[in-house]
Amino acid sequence: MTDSPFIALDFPTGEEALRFLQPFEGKANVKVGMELFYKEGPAILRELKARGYGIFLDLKLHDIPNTVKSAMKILAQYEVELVNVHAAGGVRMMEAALEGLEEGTPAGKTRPRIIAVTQLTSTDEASMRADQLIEQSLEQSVVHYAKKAQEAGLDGVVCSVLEAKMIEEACGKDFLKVTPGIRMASGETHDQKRVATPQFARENGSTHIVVGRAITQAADAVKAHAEVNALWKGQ
Ligand SMILES: O=C(O)c1cc(=O)[nH]c(=O)n1[C@@H]1O[C@H](COP(=O)(O)O)[C@@H](O)[C@H]1O
Repeated sequence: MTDSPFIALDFPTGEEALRFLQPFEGKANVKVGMELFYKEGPAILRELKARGYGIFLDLKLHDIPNTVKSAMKILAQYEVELVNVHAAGGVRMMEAALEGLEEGTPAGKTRPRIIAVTQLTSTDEASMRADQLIEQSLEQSVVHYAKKAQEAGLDGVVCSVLEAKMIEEACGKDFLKVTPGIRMASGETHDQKRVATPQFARENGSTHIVVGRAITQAADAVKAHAEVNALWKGQ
């Protein structure tokens, strides 16, 4: 898979996000998360679409099936490429999310793809055990969630690069493995625990990468994006 990285637009306002994006001239994939969406609402999605960006709407839904279904029905109207839920919400919740998305997608339009967050990349095995009382290994937990997401009919998962190969073995090549926690070899890890470089992501079965601070906080974001993209695509 050679889609260019999703740049995580973790900015407090739409104005800042659009200013940051100006030099990209519509030629990038972006991720809109809670911060930007809660501030600007659907207007920011319309603006980004109009400028030509591919959008991953990352709101990580996690609630009872009925609520998630109704919310997904609304999100489907925004015609983004990708949306997500938390796999911890369970198979029935994930099925309901998919139903909502299918019902809400306007006639003649393509349904956004839907993926489930397995274990957040800010979680390591020790914190998973302490916080969630899971006795299996972190890899077992991630692969388990991936199988549940597949059982529910979802298109893939969010995981770290470190588990992408195992998920490929369990769920197949076409099942999406969208991997955040991407850092350049010398980069700071910040609050992330399971990190990897773009080239490792390419070699280890990721289908898409999500990159925030390594690009958004770089002195030259366009150059940083080009470097990440080249390593990701093996150029
Ligand atoms: O669903 C996500 O996008 C996500 C899942 C996950 O497990 N870890 C994770 O970091 N993310 C998102 O990916 C982005 C990573 O940002 P950076 O750490 O700055 O590259 C953030 O916007 C997170 O919200």
